[in-house]
Amino acid sequence: MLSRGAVSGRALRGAVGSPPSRGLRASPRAPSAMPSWVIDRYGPNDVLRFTRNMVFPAINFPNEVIIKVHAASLNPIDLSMRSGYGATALNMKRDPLKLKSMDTEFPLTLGRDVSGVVMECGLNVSYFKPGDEVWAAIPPWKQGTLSEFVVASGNEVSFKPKCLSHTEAASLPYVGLTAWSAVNQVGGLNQSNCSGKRVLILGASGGVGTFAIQLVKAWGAHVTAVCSHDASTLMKKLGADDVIDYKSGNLEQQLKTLPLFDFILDNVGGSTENWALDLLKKWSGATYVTLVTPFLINMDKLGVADGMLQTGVTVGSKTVKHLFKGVHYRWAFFMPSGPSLDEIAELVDSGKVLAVSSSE
Ligand SMILES: NC(=O)C1=CN([C@@H]2O[C@H](COP(=O)(O)OP(=O)(O)OC[C@H]3O[C@@H](n4cnc5c(N)ncnc54)[C@H](OP(=O)(O)O)[C@@H]3O)[C@@H](O)[C@H]2O)C=CC1
Repeated sequence: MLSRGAVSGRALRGAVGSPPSRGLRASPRAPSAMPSWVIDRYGPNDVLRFTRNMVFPAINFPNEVIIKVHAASLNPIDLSMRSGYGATALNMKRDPLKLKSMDTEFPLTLGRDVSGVVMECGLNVSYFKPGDEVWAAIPPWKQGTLSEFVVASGNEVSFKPKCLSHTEAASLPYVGLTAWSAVNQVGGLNQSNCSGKRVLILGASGGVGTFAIQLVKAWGAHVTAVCSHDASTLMKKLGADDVIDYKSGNLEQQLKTLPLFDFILDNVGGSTENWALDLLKKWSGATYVTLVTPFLINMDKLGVADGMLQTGVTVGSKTVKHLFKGVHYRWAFFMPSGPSLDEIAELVDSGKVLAVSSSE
């Protein structure tokens, strides 16, 4: 197997900006249409439509692969996108090079997670070959995975963990990469600096939270998980040291009885950030990271330029305000990344991260 660092692997997989003509490869086996769940307008569940005639995805860039979808999954973002969340920003990114004469994003396929098998590779892809079992989280500005086939950049794809079925594997990439982005890339925690750190996870029983607990436990942290009572057994099973029921009284007061934290991951948002930063150790590099941000909502409401300006002002002023109080305040976002999925696959195959089923 080629290493990701090899020129034929990682370097060529980075060629997102290359002209499309370099990567086109006709597939002798590709059908012209495929089954998909699509939406033709934003709205409630009944906008979902099943079709057998969705256009088969094409390789437009030399570093892209076509994946035959064996399993896909849904996240809260799919429900939000179905209702129009992020349409302004995501549509702008959907066709930045104006490759297609698209008047509209519809029919739009939702679904970010995929576990499946590589069917076709662009000319510059040598890290994967047809037949490889892979998993990925496709960014929201691309057509999604509720289809028989999906196209992804090689940089977004990784070999599926061997110990998981396709169905289990499809539950992890989007939440895993979101947690990875928040904890590691934005929050700065990693295997070498996390041991003994006190980590608080708000909204710990959801997709992102259940992954984040396992990730920081694998790196040696002490984890306090906040969730409702019925999830407490699961939290303990995943490694949480303390479990706090947010429905059993004033959460802020309950958490104030505990020692201060080095890191807080907020999956809940709202008024939580008005008091949660007071739970951090001061002047010690302690960090609060929230995943609940108004970034896309600002653009939907105000347009791209004013939305970005508003976002910059909001995050900038909050960051500075909290810096003066001795703590770091950050926003985090899902980031598609094959290399990060490689690291997650290792954690899964070594038994340190489990796929959580709905029956648990
Ligand atoms: N910025 C980004 O790029 C991304 C942001 N997100 C955001 O992160 C958040 C988490 O995502 P995800 O894990 O997939 O969502 P889920 O819906 O799977 O999980 C949310 C969890 O939060 C719990 N919860 C709700 N209210 C509270 C509360 N007051 N205190 C503690 N826990 C609470 C719920 O538990 P219960 O049902 O027991 O109340 C639920 O298990 C969402 O808001 C999502 O929009 C997610 C992905 C990417």
